Amino acid sequence: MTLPPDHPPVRPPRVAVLLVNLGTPDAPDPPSVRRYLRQFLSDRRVVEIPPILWQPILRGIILTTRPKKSAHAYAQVWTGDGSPLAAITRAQAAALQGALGEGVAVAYAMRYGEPAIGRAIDALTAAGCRRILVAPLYPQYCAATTATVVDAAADHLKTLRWQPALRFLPPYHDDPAYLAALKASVEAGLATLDFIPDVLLASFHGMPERTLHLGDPYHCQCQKTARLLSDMLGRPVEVAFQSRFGRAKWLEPATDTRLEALGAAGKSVAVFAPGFAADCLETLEELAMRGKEQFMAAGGKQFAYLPCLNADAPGMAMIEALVRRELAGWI
Ligand SMILES: C=CC1=C(C)c2cc3[nH]c(cc4nc(cc5[nH]c(cc1n2)c(C)c5CCC(=O)O)C(CCC(=O)O)=C4C)c(C)c3C=C
Ligand SMILES: [Fe+2]
Ligand SMILES: [Fe+2]
Repeated sequence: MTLPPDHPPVRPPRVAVLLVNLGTPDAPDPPSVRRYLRQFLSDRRVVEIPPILWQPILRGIILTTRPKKSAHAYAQVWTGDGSPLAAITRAQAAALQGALGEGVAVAYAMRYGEPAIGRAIDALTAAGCRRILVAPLYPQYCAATTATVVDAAADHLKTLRWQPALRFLPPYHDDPAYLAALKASVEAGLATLDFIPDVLLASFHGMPERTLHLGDPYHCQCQKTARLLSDMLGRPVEVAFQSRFGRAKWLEPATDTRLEALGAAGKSVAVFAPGFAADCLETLEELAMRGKEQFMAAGGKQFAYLPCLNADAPGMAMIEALVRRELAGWI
């Protein structure tokens, strides 16, 4: 049956994209950091120790000592727009909205802290969106990151009578759009330097080593990203894992250990963090500030930190391409 010529266009149910990143404190002060860490480190996918053992350690030791130290670190990278992770994620959502146009609503959420995933889903459904593509901005799949986003969205759906349809952006560690964005971004970063680094070091967030033996593909996906990127750049890319936490053995080599060794060997280095969609505490403070200090103190020649994809053109072209592909059939 065809509609009469004067019939208004029948629009498909409104479609939305929800960009999700890890989350960050509301302010660089110990109470805000404590609130954020309590939620983050209570997630059983992040710390896989039975709660009966872990919660007393978390509440009795970690949350009484770490917030002060971390708040000091956050204060060093805080911007006029708030935490860099929040400001950049907001900018990514605004840029994606501009690229996709009116037909698709774009929002962002944080897995820990605000805006929470459940609240963002509610806001989108209230605006009439019945189809939502949830896009965890983690190129490499990890149960501690990607899977917890899916958990949170699914937990929220359990509370709804009228559920929207959800899709999830798959990990994109070997996607040509991601590799092309990394190549463009690294080459642009290197072009701004007044030296050619001896070593190009890709620093990924670390994980306990046992997660690799339990079958988490994270380690392998990090290695694959670096290998494919190295082929495209035509030069070696070294891999290291940063941000060790706790006493268990974490993935190796550790970024800080490698930086010290490279410094002691008198090398020059350019460090970048391909696993982070946005610059944040772990890149700006841990790599660009502390990493540089360690490297130079050990005797290193020259150090550069190359920014993440952020809301710059190569990264936004990648996000748009990945999202458009997943929206096929919806728009
Ligand atoms: C057991 C502890 C942790 C695991 C496992 C972990 C995995 C993991 N984290 C990211 C990305 C980010 N982590 C960030 C901060 C951060 N991470 C941990 C601990 C674990 N992360 C802590 C305690 C913190 C807070 C800061 C601190 O106190 O040191 C951030 C930055 C957030 C920000 O506000 O800027 C990101 C991003 C990944 C990708 C990952 C596993 C692959
Ligand atoms: Fe982390
Ligand atoms: Fe850190």
